[in-house]
Amino acid sequence: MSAGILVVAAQRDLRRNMFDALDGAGHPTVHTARGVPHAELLLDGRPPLALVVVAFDGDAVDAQTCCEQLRRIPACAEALMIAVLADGATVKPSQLPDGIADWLYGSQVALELVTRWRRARPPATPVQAGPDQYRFAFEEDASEWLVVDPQTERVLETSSAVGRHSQLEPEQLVGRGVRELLAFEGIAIEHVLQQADRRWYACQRRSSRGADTGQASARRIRHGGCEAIALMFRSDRADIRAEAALSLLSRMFAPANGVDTQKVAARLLVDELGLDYLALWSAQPGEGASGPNLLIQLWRGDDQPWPAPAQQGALRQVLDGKAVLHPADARRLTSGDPLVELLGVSGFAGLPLFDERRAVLGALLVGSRTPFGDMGLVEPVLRCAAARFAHALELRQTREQGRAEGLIDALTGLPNRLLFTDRLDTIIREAHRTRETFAVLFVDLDRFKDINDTLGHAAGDQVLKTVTHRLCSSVRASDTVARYAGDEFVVVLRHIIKNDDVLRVAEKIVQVMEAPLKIAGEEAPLKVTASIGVSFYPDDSLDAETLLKHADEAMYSAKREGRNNFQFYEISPEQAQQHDVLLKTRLRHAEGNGELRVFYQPQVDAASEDIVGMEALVRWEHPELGPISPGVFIPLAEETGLIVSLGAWVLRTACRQAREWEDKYGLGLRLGVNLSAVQLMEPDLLDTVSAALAESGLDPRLLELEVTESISIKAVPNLVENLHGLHRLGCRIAIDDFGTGAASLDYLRKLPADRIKIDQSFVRNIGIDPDDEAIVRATIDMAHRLKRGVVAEGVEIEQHLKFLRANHCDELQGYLFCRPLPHPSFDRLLAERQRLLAEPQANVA
Ligand SMILES: Nc1nc2c(ncn2[C@@H]2O[C@@H]3COP(=O)(O)O[C@H]4[C@@H](O)[C@H](n5cnc6c(=O)[nH]c(N)nc65)O[C@@H]4COP(=O)(O)O[C@H]3[C@H]2O)c(=O)[nH]1
Repeated sequence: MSAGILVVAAQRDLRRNMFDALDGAGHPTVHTARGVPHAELLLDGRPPLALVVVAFDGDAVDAQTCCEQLRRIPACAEALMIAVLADGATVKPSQLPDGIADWLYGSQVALELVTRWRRARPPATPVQAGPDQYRFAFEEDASEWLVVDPQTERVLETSSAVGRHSQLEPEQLVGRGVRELLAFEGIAIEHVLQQADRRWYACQRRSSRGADTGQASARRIRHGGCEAIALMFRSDRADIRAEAALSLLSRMFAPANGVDTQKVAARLLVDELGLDYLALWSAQPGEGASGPNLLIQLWRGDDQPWPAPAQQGALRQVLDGKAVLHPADARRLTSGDPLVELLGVSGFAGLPLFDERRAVLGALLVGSRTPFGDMGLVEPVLRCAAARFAHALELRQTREQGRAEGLIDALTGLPNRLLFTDRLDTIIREAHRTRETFAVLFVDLDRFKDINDTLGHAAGDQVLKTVTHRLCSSVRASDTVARYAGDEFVVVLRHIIKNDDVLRVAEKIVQVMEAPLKIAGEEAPLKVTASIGVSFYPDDSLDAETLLKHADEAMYSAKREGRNNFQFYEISPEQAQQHDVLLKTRLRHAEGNGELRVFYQPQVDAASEDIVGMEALVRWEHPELGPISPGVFIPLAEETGLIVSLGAWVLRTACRQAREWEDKYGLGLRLGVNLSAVQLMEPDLLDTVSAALAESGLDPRLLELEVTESISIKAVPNLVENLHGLHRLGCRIAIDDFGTGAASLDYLRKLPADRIKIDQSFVRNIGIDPDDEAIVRATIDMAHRLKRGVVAEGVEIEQHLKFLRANHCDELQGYLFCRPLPHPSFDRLLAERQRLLAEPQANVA
């Protein structure tokens, strides 16, 4: 039986991360709430929770108030509480309210939350278990636990980690006074034991090896049927190392940014692990030499006449592929290796650097005058570091080879045109297989020739190097940057979900380029700008050559637009016509070939965020062209009249699936289906809709037909009659894309609509354009006056949500909640909701 967990965070992304971390750890019952009132609703009548993870994004007073309010919810009263400091939080860790068992930063959630929870939760077994089982539970944990009798202050039990650190057997620790082992700072030990409030207090752990500073916290437990106190000690050393290890690894693995990253990584390793010696060897001889090549050597000590590599036994062993690990006493264990002798180190390790095929590329040797601390931590860090050095070494060797073969640009170190074209072909093959969308950016420096002519080639080279650095730091590690020619660069942005993603990167590149650039020997800084052209795979072309050609054309149109900007490729009217003719022919067969699908996007109640409906959105997956956007093929279907049969197919499919969900979940979800103007002109529209309803058995009141606002009453003569007819069938009507057409209040009055959907172009500008905000506000207000419901489309970020909620919008739809999903995924979403609702029973069971 497991008690539930509550996650509270106002920021959706953070809430999602917290949920994913705990859910991923296999906990079946994780509730998520935006704030205390939401938590109250969720937890009403639920049994006590095991854990509350609460994110703070304000000051100390906010945190205190939030904690107090949470504790007033019966299910949270006794729960273990962990704080997450969100971006923007001004509360400091030391100001956190009482009763917080542990805390971490928002950025640590994915990696650390579950570990912290496991570490902070009281050991479950000891409550009723006998001492032996108690010890067993402790054996599994690397943390240092002491169970103490609060009356005598004597140790009853310890975890094996305490024994390891104090170099005493756990049996030898039992019966000792706790003051012999722990010395608190600034608080009397009797207070700590009395309060047992799970707070962390500064403390020293004493052992025969001296004192180790850290923190300890106390909590009440039962031991052998009696009340006892469990004290947990966290060594600063271990703690700093754990924290440092994480940040160290993330910094070591950060993308290259022009500096000698190997050296930086090596120094980080030395500093953060407290090492005295580090050497990085390449197995390949250096120029004109034989034997391994020393790439980096760091030593905290006087310069030495270093022994030759051939004499270093440990190095030879590592280059033969064998790891050497001596946490302590290395001089004895390496049987007189001259290097270890010379260094006089106690902890020593050597790790081979392997390539993907397990061939040895080099060696990493490290040493420390004191024994290595917690090997459970040091060893994985060293192994990760070795993997990182191996990767860099492999890259370096490939580059050297590439340079020798003329594939790498010597000035910038980027792939040159030849290598890039080869890579682009590989990317296209992969994208075809995985149906990925990617973008090609052609980046051309504006007036670079002037710089070369006036300031000379050395200045020009410096500009190109800086531009390389700026480009590389504007994209992700998985993207590709190459030097195409002189002042032309190409960038491939992988895994694009929407064009906006590319837009942001292109904007960023334009901006970073503008930053003033200092040239050695020149007084005034230079301003270098770039013009960028963008083409997309597969929309603009399926082959590398054409994609580059289109990006290049778009780059020229950016130059024409006055430089220092970017343009997306747009096909010419003639090409567009040819393209459309081809697509129209293919579209004719799409339905028959089973290439159409219906996706569903949830619509949620703005207050509760619970699902209230879904919009059916058609998708066309062409076997060769890949996914084609409805924005492209719906207009073609309308032009050709194919929309009539396509629309009827969507209607039938969606009604059938909605009915299935209704039977399975009984949620009364509304189904929105788009009707195009062409369908509205069809004399037998009502028959088509009635047939879809009759065939599926869907309650007509659950079907809402979405009619775009841009349809004019004049252009669709029987529009109003048709809509009335649909109403008579029992269906509802929504006006889609509201605000984009020429609708007037009068128009709206004439249409028998039940709901208005605010177009996403307005929603997107919330927080950006006050005029659009005013339109959104007025639309909601007007709709409510006319007694119509309002749905906002394209809700993407928390700010949109806040604004729409504050302005009383009824329902919301957008990526913030969910992208359109295929039938099986939507089904899983509903099943998950069902499971969460059924939880009270599960908790009680
Ligand atoms: N940027 C952004 N976009 C969001 C967000 N949330 C939803 N969307 C997208 O916005 C569109 C909403 O549908 P629509 O306005 O009816 O606009 C639809 C609709 O006019 C038309 N369409 C789609 N399916 C059908 C259909 O079965 N019949 C007809 N006649 N038209 C359809 O194609 C249009 C485009 O459809 P989709 O590409 O599926 O695009 C969908 C949806 O994927 C968000 O947070 N951010």
